[in-house]
Amino acid sequence: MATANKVDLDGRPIKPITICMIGAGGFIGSHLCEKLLLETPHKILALDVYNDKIKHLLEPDSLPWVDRIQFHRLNIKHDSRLEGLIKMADLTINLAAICTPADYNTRPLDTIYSNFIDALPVVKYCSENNKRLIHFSTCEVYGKTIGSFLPKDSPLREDPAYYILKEDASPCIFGPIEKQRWSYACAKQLIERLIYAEGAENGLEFTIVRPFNWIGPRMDFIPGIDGPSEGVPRVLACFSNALLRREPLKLVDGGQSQRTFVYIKDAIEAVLLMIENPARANGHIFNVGNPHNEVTVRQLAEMMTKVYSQVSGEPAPEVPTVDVSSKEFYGEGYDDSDKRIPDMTIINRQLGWNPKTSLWDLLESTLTYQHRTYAEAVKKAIAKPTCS
Ligand SMILES: NC(=O)c1ccc[n+]([C@@H]2O[C@H](COP(=O)([O-])OP(=O)(O)OC[C@H]3O[C@@H](n4cnc5c(N)ncnc54)[C@H](O)[C@@H]3O)[C@@H](O)[C@H]2O)c1
Ligand SMILES: O=c1ccn([C@@H]2O[C@H](COP(=O)(O)OP(=O)(O)O[C@H]3OC[C@@H](O)[C@H](O)[C@H]3O)[C@@H](O)[C@H]2O)c(=O)[nH]1
Repeated sequence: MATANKVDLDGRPIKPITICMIGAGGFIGSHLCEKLLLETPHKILALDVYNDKIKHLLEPDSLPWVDRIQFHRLNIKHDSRLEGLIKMADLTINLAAICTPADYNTRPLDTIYSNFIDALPVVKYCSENNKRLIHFSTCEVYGKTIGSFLPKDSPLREDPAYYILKEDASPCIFGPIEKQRWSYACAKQLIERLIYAEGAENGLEFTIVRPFNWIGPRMDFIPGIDGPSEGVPRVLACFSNALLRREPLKLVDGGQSQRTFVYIKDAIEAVLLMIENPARANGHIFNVGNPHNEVTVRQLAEMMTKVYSQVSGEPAPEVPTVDVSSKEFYGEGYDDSDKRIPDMTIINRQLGWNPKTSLWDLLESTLTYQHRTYAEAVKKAIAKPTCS
């Protein structure tokens, strides 16, 4: 429930505001809506093409927050209601994007349009109407680390200066144009630059968020259950799908890439601090991740296999993983970020935020959710005879 007399980080009372949340029906949006409705007095204009992940917040009409959330089914590519909704709100949060790597090299045009062109009117309407904007970018804007270009045995690879990713210092290093994987990162980088320029030239009040692999319940879909059978979601859902079906987890190019994973509920705390502390968040770009939760993709597969076995009570499969080439898995033009450790100096200094949840604990709660939500449906789908 909304807490009365809540104050911001500087001791000032927090006034209830109206938030226009674009992409509210997605993974991050659904958690942000939940947090805002359960713990704050703010109102939400929730915009998306889909609302399955927030249905529990919209129905029935008897829910205590019924007058604090309004869902508008619309596609921001072509809907004249967008400007009016931004004008009705104090703050716009833009989460809408194509953001699954399987699309970047196979649907590069849709990826570029979604992450750059479709975001342009949102930035323009915020700037013209003096509305604050929190825009979701990505850790992918850093691309590859400087260290990845050093010889394999170089001692400099151990030096954090060559791999820690800092908002105000690290370069953005992408591969060649034919590696279309980078279409997403490049589009996100250009929209960041445009927002920054709107701030510098026209006084737009903005905050840019760079999520570092946020994971948790409701992320993406399980192919053939609540998404297309041939669809390729992000790694958490790919590995969950394999575990549910008792199939080997596929390791792309040996699973050597490294990632840091942060629990969605920790990350949402950071977003709430940005919403409620505009004076500390405006004009900043924030890394939001957990530098302590680093693993290779292979280690992630091993850990998820152990945790899932514990959660489901089923023994781990005899062949837990299988190697697959990136060309086979993603197709032509795939490339990868080698390592992603966020520097936390700016978010610590401005908002005092730190992630709390270990990788094991976040996998335990997430895989408990996956098992509860999908195990029966997957069993039924496997048992169904396939048409010849
Ligand atoms: N989850 C992460 O770890 C992560 C990492 C880096 C960046 N991000 C960024 O955060 C944002 C949200 O990510 P997510 O993980 O919640 O993804 P998601 O795909 O679950 O959510 C995106 C939502 O936007 C909606 N959307 C897309 N295009 C739209 C349009 N034209 N009109 C209306 N709605 C539209 C989709 O229907 C979807 O519900 C994205 O911008 C993504 O690039 C996420
Ligand atoms: O089944 C799989 C799926 C993925 N992988 C690997 O696992 C790693 C992580 O893959 P994800 O699908 O989660 O996506 P990435 O971490 O590469 O990018 C993501 O991070 C930042 C966000 O902007 C996006 O949500 C997405 O681009 C990659 O190295 C990928 O090749 C596998 O080895 N097997």
